[in-house]
Amino acid sequence: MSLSLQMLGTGNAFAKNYFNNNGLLLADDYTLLIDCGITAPLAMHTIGKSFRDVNATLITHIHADHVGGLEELALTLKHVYGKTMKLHLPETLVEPLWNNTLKGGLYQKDAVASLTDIFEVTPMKPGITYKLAPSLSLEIIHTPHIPGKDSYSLLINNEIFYSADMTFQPDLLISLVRERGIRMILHDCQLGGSGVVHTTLEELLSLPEDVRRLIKLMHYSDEQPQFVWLTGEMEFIEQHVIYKL
Ligand SMILES: O=c1ccn([C@@H]2O[C@@H]3COP(=O)(O)O[C@H]3[C@H]2O)c(=O)[nH]1
Ligand SMILES: [Zn+2]
Ligand SMILES: [Zn+2]
Repeated sequence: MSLSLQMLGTGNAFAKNYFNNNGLLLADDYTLLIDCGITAPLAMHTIGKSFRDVNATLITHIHADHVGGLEELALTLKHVYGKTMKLHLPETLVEPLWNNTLKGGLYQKDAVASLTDIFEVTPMKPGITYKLAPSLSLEIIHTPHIPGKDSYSLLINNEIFYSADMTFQPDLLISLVRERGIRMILHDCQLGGSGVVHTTLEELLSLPEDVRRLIKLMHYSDEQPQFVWLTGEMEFIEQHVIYKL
């Protein structure tokens, strides 16, 4: 069994030197796209891949750096290749993703009037393990981000935590490591300022050593090069590099 991660981008919502924090999870011959932001179509083109190479897409929450590329993805697949993308998403996001984000671009009278008319939708619930492929299972965990906006982190194969955008949740991270035996944490990281809607580097550095050493940093700003030596045991993951998980 082989599990790898290739980030299409590792930047935050406003980064210009990095694409949006979206990832390709490669489980043997199965590919899951985790989030599809504004820059995802260009990032796929840059690494020489097509959305046709993706078996399914999963959405963590509704911000443009995580869903802004879905209109192009759906229209290209449908009108150029005659295909439909499988879309896995938390059940609470199905209605707002259509009504608040995609309807404007994708609605077509008598043809496309809902998310299920243009995607093959699987609504997900927290606490349930979904088998997406022989070597890939996923659980979603509701994690705080913006008041009133649902956001969900991921537990991959019951051993890797992939954070959505989230505020600092030390108790969750510690219990994932010490009680659930998680062996890797991929975490969003705000490099400066206070963590109003994201987790800051300073907060992650305050975690105990046994948790810190499992953390890889993503969703960072263009200031990242100035912070390379300031992250302790935690390393930045880089976009487009394929990491064996
Ligand atoms: O109360 C708020 C709401 C939003 N924002 C910014 O908007 C961005 C939206 O995408 P993001 O979730 O990756 O990051 C968010 C932040 O950079 C913020 O700083 N404070
Ligand atoms: Zn984001
Ligand atoms: Zn966000």
